[in-house]
Amino acid sequence: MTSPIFEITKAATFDAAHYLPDGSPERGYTRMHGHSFQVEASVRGEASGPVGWVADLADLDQALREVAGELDHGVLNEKEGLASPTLENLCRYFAARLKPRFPGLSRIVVSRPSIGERCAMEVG
Ligand SMILES: Nc1nc2c(c(=O)[nH]1)N=C([C@H](O)[C@H](O)COP(=O)(O)OP(=O)(O)OP(=O)(O)O)CN2
Ligand SMILES: [Zn+2]
Repeated sequence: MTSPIFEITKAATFDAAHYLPDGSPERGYTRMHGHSFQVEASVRGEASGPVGWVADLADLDQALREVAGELDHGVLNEKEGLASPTLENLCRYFAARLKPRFPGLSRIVVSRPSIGERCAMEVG
């Protein structure tokens, strides 16, 4: 039997302000405002090594918290690559920072649970 492929996921949260400079002024997108965010990072692979895991979730947790911590209680627009801080671009931001550390990174999900919004990005 071929070795099964697993997908492990870790979540973190952060709160930040943003505005969408090219968004709809009528909908308030161009005004500075804030959200609470959740980010989930998933890593796919075989369970291997003496312990039998894809990767240590503690390592994924530490890396995810580091990146989320850079954004927490800040203005997203000030970060490189987030001049237009949509959920989509936040997914790209996390993927770019985590892929070098976790080659098996398979998915990033960034959501705003309080308003029922979620964006998933499949990482190649
Ligand atoms: N595809 C996307 N569409 C929108 C995004 C996005 O990231 N990707 N982002 C926004 C704005 O950030 C907007 O502030 C999102 O919040 P919204 O849906 O407007 O809800 P509110 O925070 O304003 O809360 P309400 O109670 O609904 O007013 C828009 N679109
Ligand atoms: Zn917003």
